[in-house]
Amino acid sequence: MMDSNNAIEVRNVSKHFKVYYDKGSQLKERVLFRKRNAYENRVVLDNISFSIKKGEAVGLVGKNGCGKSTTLKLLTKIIYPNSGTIEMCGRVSSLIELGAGFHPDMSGRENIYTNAAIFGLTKKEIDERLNDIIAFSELEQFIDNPVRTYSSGMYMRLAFSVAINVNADILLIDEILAVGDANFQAKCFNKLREIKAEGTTIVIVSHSLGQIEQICDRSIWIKNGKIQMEGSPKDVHLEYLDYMNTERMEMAEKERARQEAEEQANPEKADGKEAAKKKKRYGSMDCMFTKINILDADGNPQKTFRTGEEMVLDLHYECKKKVTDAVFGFGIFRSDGLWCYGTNTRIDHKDNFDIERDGSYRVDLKELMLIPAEYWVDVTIEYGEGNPVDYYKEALRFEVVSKVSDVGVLRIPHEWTLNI
Ligand SMILES: Nc1ncnc2c1ncn2[C@@H]1O[C@H](COP(=O)(O)OP(=O)(O)OP(=O)(O)O)[C@@H](O)[C@H]1O
Repeated sequence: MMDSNNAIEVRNVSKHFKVYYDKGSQLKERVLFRKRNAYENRVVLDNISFSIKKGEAVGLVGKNGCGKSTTLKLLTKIIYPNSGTIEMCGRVSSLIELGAGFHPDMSGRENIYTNAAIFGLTKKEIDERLNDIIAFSELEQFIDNPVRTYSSGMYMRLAFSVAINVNADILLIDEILAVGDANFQAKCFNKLREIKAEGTTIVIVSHSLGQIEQICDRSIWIKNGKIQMEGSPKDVHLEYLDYMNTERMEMAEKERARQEAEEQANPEKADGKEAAKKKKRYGSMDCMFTKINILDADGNPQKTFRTGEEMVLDLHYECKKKVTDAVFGFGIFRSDGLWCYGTNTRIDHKDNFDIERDGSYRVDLKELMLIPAEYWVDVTIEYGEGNPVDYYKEALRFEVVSKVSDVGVLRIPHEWTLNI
């Protein structure tokens, strides 16, 4: 039994698709490469459950291919789950596949009739709304032309106008607001707010988190076929962005490692790049960095930090020739080149020292108060008054993420006192 406050109840729904490998087009290929007839059973939704209250607006977020559109298609009953149940209460209108119900040879006007009829409107009801639909679409001049002559933006206008004028109780929208020009987008946006205020339940799939934040009461983040998190859009989106940032960093790291391996395997090809790299590293090289790392507070290599977390630079070097009056240093630069911080052992009044053998130094940044961005670290060994021994520019990279959306360079600890 459905809870009478709910418009949608999704219980233990799983959906998988058979994905066939390339079968080959010729009989010979099919016989020779039998294995190609094999398929993979791709689990897209893995036993998910959620409910949406009447009048609630919910956004579905997640990375490409995570199953957002599949969820909407299940709600529209274009496809069915392999297991689990979906219950909906009320008339459903959807904007899922742009103008999926349109016939290309029929005029805009004729398509309004057939499309609205699919949504369950009678001819009389459509007659009453026709003018509103046409007016909203701003397609008066073209309404009697076949829709195959429409641009994709015009198609979208017509589809949107029909979908929002059928008095649905539940409106399902897939990434539709991304289409159309800025003015029409703004108009659709306002219309959605109006529809929401009238009590329509709305489910939106969008990569535009800002749009979801403006319209929705709740976001559901789908990851690896499961609901990873649901809650207020801002909270969910910060966690989601955090995860996407970390994943992006890891992928960039992997790519760098792959490039390095390729350069080692093809030294000639790497020569040009090596020359470019050398420019980033200069000095007498009497003493050289060998192993350099960024660690977290537990001593594990880490590339992503939250504002205020502890970050450790762990720098090892080998000594080829004695360096007298040595100075160790580091600088932190934002990826757009802004110098955020720099210091060295001299500025910090450490006693003078010489380097005579291999060694290491660590810099423990107890509270990294940088605000979210990508950063580079220069690490340096110098002697005397700034003579480079191994000046290693952009030697390390890290990213800062945060749940707070303050702006600038640093988070300056502060407190508010309001006397109001
Ligand atoms: N009919 C189908 N047959 C086989 N696989 C499918 C089918 N429909 C979807 N899939 C697969 O299911 C997964 C989820 O697709 P879906 O379109 O729901 O993702 P999405 O979250 O909407 O992604 P995007 O953000 O890119 O729009 C994808 O891996 C897709 O390839």
